[in-house]
Amino acid sequence: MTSPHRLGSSSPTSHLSISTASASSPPCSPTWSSGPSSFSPSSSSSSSSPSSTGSSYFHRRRDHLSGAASWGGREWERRLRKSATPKSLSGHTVLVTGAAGFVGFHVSRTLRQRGDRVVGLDNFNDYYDPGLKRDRQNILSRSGVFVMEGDINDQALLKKLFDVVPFTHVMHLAAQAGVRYAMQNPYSYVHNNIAGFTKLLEACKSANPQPAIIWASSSSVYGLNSKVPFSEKDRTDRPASLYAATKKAAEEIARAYNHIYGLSITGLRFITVYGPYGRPDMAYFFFTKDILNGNQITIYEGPDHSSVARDFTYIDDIVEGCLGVLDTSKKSTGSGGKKTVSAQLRTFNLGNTSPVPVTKLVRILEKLLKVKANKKVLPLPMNGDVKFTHANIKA
Ligand SMILES: O=C(O)[C@H]1O[C@H](OP(=O)(O)OP(=O)(O)OC[C@H]2O[C@@H](n3ccc(=O)[nH]c3=O)[C@H](O)[C@@H]2O)[C@H](O)[C@@H](O)[C@@H]1O
Repeated sequence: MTSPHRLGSSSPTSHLSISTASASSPPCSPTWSSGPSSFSPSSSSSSSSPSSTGSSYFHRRRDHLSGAASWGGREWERRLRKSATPKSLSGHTVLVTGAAGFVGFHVSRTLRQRGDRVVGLDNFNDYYDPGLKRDRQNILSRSGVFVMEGDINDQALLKKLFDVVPFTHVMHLAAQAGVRYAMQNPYSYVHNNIAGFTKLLEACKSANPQPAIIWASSSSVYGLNSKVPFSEKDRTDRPASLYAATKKAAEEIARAYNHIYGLSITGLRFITVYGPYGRPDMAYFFFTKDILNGNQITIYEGPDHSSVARDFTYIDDIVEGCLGVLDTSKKSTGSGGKKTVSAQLRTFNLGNTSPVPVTKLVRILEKLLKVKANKKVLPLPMNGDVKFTHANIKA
């Protein structure tokens, strides 16, 4: 692809697209910390801590904590059926979880544009400003995609969805993202990335037809490995963060469901995805905000002042990878909760293969913003960050 927005040596112009608004949408207003160079999850989640008990570690959702159902009823079912109604008999019928999230939004929009039938599901939690998620939902709605409010942990909702719509594929992109936030709110990672994923697989295994599943793992599963570039065959048993551990656990859970129930499953190891409508918790996003506001930013460095680098991957490339994988997915082989023959099981890296030092990212931002950043250099936190990522995508 020849997007002008790419970062890294494969980029023709080596600059970032940092816009979060487009002509078709009002500008979003992400939540930023009042302090320098960081991101703070908004409102209720900021009260979360490792010592949280009860439900306080779940992000707030508009209806879920009050117990009121936010789905169901005739109008809901009408919109669901309409969103899944074929424009033509070809194409796929796809449930996209996390459809109001960064990657889910772009994947849903592209699927719909090319004629697939898409239904979105998102819990609209406030890990970052839900207003940005509503903006994405509104844009999808205008293109004919219904993004319903609901949670992958809601088993009754999942059962109902698969009863009403014969999904051919599930694109599972709902997750608790963010590497460093796992120190503050570990339970959210277990709740979403392990428990929620298992509930989704349970629903898929019982559905008739069983859908093929494509889901978002992470490059963080390579953890403390020093071999580069990362190959899908490399070991993934040394996670450096709880986030990575939950993604690794989910990969093994997927393997078990594939083996036992004949679910066709493909896991995608995304690498630091950036682009329009991106996540406000990511460094490129809050660095931009802090530089513009004159706040200090913190740049991490490795031992002996070595650079920390990421294989920053542009969203269009991720979307292309997701759709390619969807189109080559084979059908699940189970029925009535039992498998007949072995089903497809795949794992792919989705990266740019061209790592960029964070110091260079900051230089690019300074050039584009025409503002000198107020920088503080600190040692890379030993609480989960890794020094570099670099994908091998030859598989
Ligand atoms: O590739 C992945 O697996 C992961 O990529 C990102 O995680 P990360 O690469 O840590 O992305 P950022 O938080 O945007 O950090 C980018 C780089 O900036 C550095 N950084 C971050 C924050 C900061 O204040 N200073 C700083 O130098 C980090 O060490 C990192 O090298 C996503 O946030 C994860 O959800 C995803 O799974």
